[in-house]
Amino acid sequence: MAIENKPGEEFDTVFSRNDSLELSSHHDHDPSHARIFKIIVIGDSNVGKTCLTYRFCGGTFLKNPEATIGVDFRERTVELDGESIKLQIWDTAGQERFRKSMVEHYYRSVHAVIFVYDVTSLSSFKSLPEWIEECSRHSVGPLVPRIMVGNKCDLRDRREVPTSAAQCLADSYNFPLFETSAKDPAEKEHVDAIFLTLAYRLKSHKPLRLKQPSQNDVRHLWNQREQGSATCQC
Ligand SMILES: Nc1nc2c(ncn2[C@@H]2O[C@H](COP(=O)(O)OP(=O)(O)OP(=O)(O)O)[C@@H](O)[C@H]2O)c(=O)[nH]1
Ligand SMILES: [Mg+2]
Repeated sequence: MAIENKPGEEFDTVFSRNDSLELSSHHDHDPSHARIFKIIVIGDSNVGKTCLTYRFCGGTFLKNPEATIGVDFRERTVELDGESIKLQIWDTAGQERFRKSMVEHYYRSVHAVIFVYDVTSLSSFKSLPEWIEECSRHSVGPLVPRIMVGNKCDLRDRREVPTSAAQCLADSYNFPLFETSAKDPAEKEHVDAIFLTLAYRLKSHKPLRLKQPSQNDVRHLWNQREQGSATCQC
């Protein structure tokens, strides 16, 4: 389900227009305690943003995706060093007409950015500097991790973007480069690695939502409150 989302509702819901995405239980480890990070996936239309995010969150290749309108949300909770981290992934629209009203929302409070191009489309690769520029224009700070991903590596005979050129561009921005395929099942773990690389980088960052306080924390806060009211002279 694609949406022109209602501000405020956006953080608690998983939407998917083309599919009936259900997150399998092994992806969820006590989500109530998970820190949440917002990751946006950006790039030209048709490069495979929806398929990549679906592969990571749903575990399979999404057949016959439709062009994303506005944004589709997906999420997956991962366990890193014993901590649950919820990755909230914004699968953005590549087509200008489907994204223009949403651009401000994409970049607001973003924790990490994935720039995707299609290795069989030189034009999608040449668009990357524009996407990177758009991101910077929206005040995304230099400390927000960014990754470049070349998708559709399974189409070996149709490759138009050599790895060397992609590596050169990635180096010029100091971004890590991944080449992968959302379609090839053998690449499933590699797709995971893209998102997990970001998750590890984000782990040391500020969370969007803090952990629920424990009973001890609550008792402590309550005692402080009681003491405060006992000494209050007003
Ligand atoms: N061969 C191959 N095809 C892919 C791969 N990933 C996506 N596709 C195909 O590429 C087309 C576009 O995929 P999407 O995921 O919808 O592309 P998108 O970037 O989300 O496009 P917008 O929503 O319009 O921005 C579809 O026909 C997919 O089946 C891949 O890794 N390999
Ligand atoms: Mg899409």
